[in-house]
Amino acid sequence: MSTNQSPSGRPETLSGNRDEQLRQAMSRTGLDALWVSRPENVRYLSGFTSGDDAKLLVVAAGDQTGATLYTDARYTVQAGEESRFPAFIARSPATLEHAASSVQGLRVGFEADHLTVSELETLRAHWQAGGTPATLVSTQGVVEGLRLVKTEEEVAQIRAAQTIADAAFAAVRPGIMAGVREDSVAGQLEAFMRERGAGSAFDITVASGPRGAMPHGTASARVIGNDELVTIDFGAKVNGYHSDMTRTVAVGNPSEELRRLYRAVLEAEEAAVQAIRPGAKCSDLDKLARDILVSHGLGEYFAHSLGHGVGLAIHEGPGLRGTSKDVLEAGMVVTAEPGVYLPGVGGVRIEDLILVTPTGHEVLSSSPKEHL
Ligand SMILES: CSCC[C@H](N)C(=O)N1CCC[C@H]1C(=O)O
Repeated sequence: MSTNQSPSGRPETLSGNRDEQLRQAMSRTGLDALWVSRPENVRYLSGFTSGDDAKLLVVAAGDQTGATLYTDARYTVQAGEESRFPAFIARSPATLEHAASSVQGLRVGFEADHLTVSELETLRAHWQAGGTPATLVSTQGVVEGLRLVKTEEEVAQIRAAQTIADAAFAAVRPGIMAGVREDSVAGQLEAFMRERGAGSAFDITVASGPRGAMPHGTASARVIGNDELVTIDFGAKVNGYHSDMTRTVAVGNPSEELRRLYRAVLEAEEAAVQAIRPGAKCSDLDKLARDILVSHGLGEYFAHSLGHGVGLAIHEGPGLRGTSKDVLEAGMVVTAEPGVYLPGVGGVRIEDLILVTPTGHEVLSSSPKEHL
């Protein structure tokens, strides 16, 4: 085990806007320290890009304030290059033994949604056994709350990802026709994005014909037929930041029933996008889109929420759903993606990626929508 020295020019201790916001969030939650185990949160706070194999201990009170990245020897060089904080290179339980001295007597938060029961038991065994035990506090959303509003740099990454996704769609759309396999379409989109330095944000949905009734219809070997709708949901990933967009396209001349579904979803989607602005309640936005689909007799087929925030995770806050308490703020990046799914018939989803601006919104996705 070893400790990386922080390269000169990079702060070893908590400083700067993001760190100050974290300090305030921890203080509001009554925490002296936070054990960060969600990969995206480790990355967000430290800059280390392999958060799956790392933890971060942030100490904001007591005489040892600062942060330490814990990762193993596979990442010694990478941690030195990427992390804003010094890295302690070891594996558990040596990492926990090292951290134990920093957390004595402190109230230490752990991320309840990103720690297994056995990991919690291990924390207890190492930090609560000695003479000055730490108090372990279950937390939710401490760092996620900071990630809701994006910085200009984060928006630039998401924008870059969406630009690549739009270019991919433009390149691949002419080849979406009867006789082509769904997984061929997905493969072409992915290859295009990789060629431009981006990853695929998630398993690409290409759902044709009756498979359109599956909201997460990952591309299959099915051959696209004539007079079908095809739903394509995909995104690019640039420096950890995602984009997300769905288009439903017509191959040949789909039936009037399918066209009616399409027009209803388009109406709901456009209305929701237009209503996106700072101060808008996410639950109201969901209701706006849902009410339109209800008015077309399609409410029961809208099987999910209107949308979600997008950033280092493909699904993050704010949640655009009926039960959400979230209110939009400038700097949030969200999706609006109503859809209807009729088993045995097919489905339609249309999704844009939207930046909330101080005066309203900017639609980041620019791929054209069909008018059926
Ligand atoms: C597995 S990532 C899915 C991305 C997609 N755009 C999306 O967020 N959804 C598709 C169906 C509804 C919504 C979801 O909640 O997953």
